[in-house]
Amino acid sequence: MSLNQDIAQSGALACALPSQEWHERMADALARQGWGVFDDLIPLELSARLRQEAEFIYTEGGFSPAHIGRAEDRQLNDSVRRDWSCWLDGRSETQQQFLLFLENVRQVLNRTLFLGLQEVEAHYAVYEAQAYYRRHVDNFRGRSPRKVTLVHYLNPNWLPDEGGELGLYDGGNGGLIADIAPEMGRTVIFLSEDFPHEVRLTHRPRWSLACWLRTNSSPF
Ligand SMILES: O=C(O)CCC(=O)C(=O)O
Ligand SMILES: [Fe+2]
Repeated sequence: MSLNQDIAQSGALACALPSQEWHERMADALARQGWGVFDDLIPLELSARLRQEAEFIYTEGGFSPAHIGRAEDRQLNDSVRRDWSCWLDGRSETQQQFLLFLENVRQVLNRTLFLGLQEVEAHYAVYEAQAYYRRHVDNFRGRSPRKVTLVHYLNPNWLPDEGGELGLYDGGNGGLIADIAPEMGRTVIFLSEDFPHEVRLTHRPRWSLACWLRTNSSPF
């Protein structure tokens, strides 16, 4: 991504980015089991600024109801998902730092796992109380170039009775693999096509960043 290359060259980053060691632990988890959860991959200060920015943009009306499906057959469907989102475009230094983090992850995964990832995309998401996202796979009817999903959570002191967990399932036998609470600073990563997942009903507003590392867009 040329945007990230520009940022890297400008040296304008105030916040330390995760070390090479962390990137490799992530690649290792993906190679061994296809998914992983990391609690201190991203500096808390950056997570706090992301949360602050997300709330600000939301208050200003910058979020839209999330869509399902490909561009040509998008539908808003309350019975499947109820979250609001806003794509990152690098408009602030906070976003630039996060996009640079994703770019580093992209490069490490290409080097270590040869995934051929060419692009990153990320959006803020908020699930208001009583929202959820039913079980799904992150591809659009098998035509998606999304290969790796990364979710970063922005909710301090999440309590067990507040719901909102990410339920991760085995794509083969359908069994539950993990229930992951959306705790501040936590990062989940998994191979997009291999793990059906859902966001369980949340009882408290649930803030996050949902991101995908993709191969090139395919016309087929
Ligand atoms: O927020 C999460 O835990 C997962 C979100 C998700 O599955 C998606 O946006 O596709
Ligand atoms: Fe998803």
